[in-house]
Amino acid sequence: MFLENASQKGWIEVICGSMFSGKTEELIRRLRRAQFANLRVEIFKPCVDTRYSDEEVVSHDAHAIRSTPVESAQNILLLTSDVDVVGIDEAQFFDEGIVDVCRALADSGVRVIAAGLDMDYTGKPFGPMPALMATAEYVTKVHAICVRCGNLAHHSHRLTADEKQVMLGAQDSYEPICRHCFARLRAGKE
Ligand SMILES: Nc1ncnc2c1ncn2[C@@H]1O[C@H](COP(=O)(O)OP(=O)(O)O)[C@@H](O)[C@H]1O
Ligand SMILES: Cc1cn([C@H]2C[C@H](O)[C@@H](COP(=O)(O)O)O2)c(=O)[nH]c1=O
Ligand SMILES: [Zn+2]
Repeated sequence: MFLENASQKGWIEVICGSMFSGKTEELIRRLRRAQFANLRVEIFKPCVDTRYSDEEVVSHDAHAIRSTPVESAQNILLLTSDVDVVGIDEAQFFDEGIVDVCRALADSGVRVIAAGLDMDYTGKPFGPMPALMATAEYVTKVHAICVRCGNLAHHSHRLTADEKQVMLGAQDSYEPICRHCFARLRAGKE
């Protein structure tokens, strides 16, 4: 529960989890509530994320909200001179500078809501997400449903042989799976 209009302003919220866990839906839900409260809201995503749209943040369930694609974290500071709330999607793709940018915004009274993958397909922490989570006041971890067994999923299993950390995709190339299915795959049992 977050107050849309708290008296002491400025903090960081992080929404993390695997793919298909509802990070973008939750981000959009919080940002829409801020818009209903007539707050000035700006939304950013890294310009590498062209998966569903260039200019919008879009969930796997086709919920969408207008956004500004930016090259680097520093661009966010240049575009947020007069805002109350900043939303950031796909935060894992930003450089480490995103942590200082979020901190500077929150220190200056802005509510920052950042959503991103906490782990890559190998199970390693993804980009600036660990530092962002450590810096945030509020961290929400959301879960998908394991497509193999129905448990709660917190891994994003890659279905292709590509070994680069960054590879855009959706159901075509990733599936959400639970700890136990992930371990079985790692052990080569499936
Ligand atoms: N295995 C799954 N578990 C949960 N949701 C799923 C699954 N596969 C598809 N979805 C869909 O993904 C939606 C969440 O999408 P989204 O918010 O974009 O997630 P994220 O940003 O975490 O990848 C769900 O509401 C649901 O419609
Ligand atoms: C696990 C993993 C994912 N990606 C990419 C795939 C998608 O384009 C995004 C995640 O989007 P979502 O909103 O969380 O569904 O990240 C990647 O590049 N590398 C990975 O290891
Ligand atoms: Zn499972």
